[in-house]
Amino acid sequence: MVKNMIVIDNLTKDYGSGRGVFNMDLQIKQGEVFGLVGVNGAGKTTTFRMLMGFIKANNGNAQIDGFDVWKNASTIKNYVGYVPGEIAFPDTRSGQTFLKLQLDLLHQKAHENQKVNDLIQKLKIDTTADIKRMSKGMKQKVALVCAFMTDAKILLLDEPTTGLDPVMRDVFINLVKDAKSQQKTILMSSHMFNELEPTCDRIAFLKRGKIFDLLDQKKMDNLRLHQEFKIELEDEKSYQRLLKSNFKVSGYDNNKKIVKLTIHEKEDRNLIQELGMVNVKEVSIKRMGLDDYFAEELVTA
Ligand SMILES: Nc1ncnc2c1ncn2[C@@H]1O[C@H](COP(=O)(O)OP(=O)(O)OP(=O)(O)O)[C@@H](O)[C@H]1O
Repeated sequence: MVKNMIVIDNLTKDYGSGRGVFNMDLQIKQGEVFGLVGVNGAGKTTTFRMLMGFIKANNGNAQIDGFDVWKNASTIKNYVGYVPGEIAFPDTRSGQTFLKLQLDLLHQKAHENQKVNDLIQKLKIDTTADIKRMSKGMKQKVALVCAFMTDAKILLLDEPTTGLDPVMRDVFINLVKDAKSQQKTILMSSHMFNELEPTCDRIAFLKRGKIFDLLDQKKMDNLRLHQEFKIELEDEKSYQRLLKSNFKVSGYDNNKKIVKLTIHEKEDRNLIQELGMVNVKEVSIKRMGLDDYFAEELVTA
């Protein structure tokens, strides 16, 4: 049986006025990539900070690979790769010096240097630059190297792609996939659905400090099998017929005679048949994604 690497049990940090994290329960298995989403202030960073042992929970507890995150905080830090939500580097001269310092601190073996160099190349970092003067994206890249360069079994990544350009986001996605193939366990938060979708096995939606919705593998697969058809009809009769059909109507526009239908792959044939019975002006098709799934929750959060 695959073991749980991260176990969160009734974890609570109450900052008052409904702010913080409340009664969080979660188990993340070895080799799993787990995503945390939520609007600003939902409690993502607070969760990471408790898991890193930076802040003490008011209630409940959490274990990483069997170690209590508060009582064994120093042990955990040695083998968890962590990217903080807000990066503040110490005043070292260059990125290179900083990364070397990190390697020394972690007592990493010589071969790890090769890994660091690979990461530096992949992420296109100029390590000679003064770390304090690096752009936001560059600092983020250095933080990613720190998290991914070690043999850490667990990666805690709090908004890891903040400030990265789209090309670098793709590089990041590949780093996560590589880490997963090495059986690393990853918990990451993000506002970017396009990086969660290809990487995460499960995703939790955090709302006012509570897990409001959990998208498991089955739901994720099901979502991927759905498409939204936006169909513009020629006449009122066709419009009314489609609107009253048995397909799931996800939107409509009376004036423009547009009907949006969310269709499972296996309904495609039936829809094509139905479209043969009405006068269609234009059809566009969009694959359903996490942004569609969470759209309503994001608006009402
Ligand atoms: N030290 C603190 N003292 C008081 N309130 C705090 C403290 N830290 C966080 N909070 C509050 O707790 C809530 C959760 O904050 P948190 O930083 O965890 O949110 P987040 O989901 O990471 O948000 P973002 O997406 O903006 O990074 C917010 O309302 C925040 O203002």
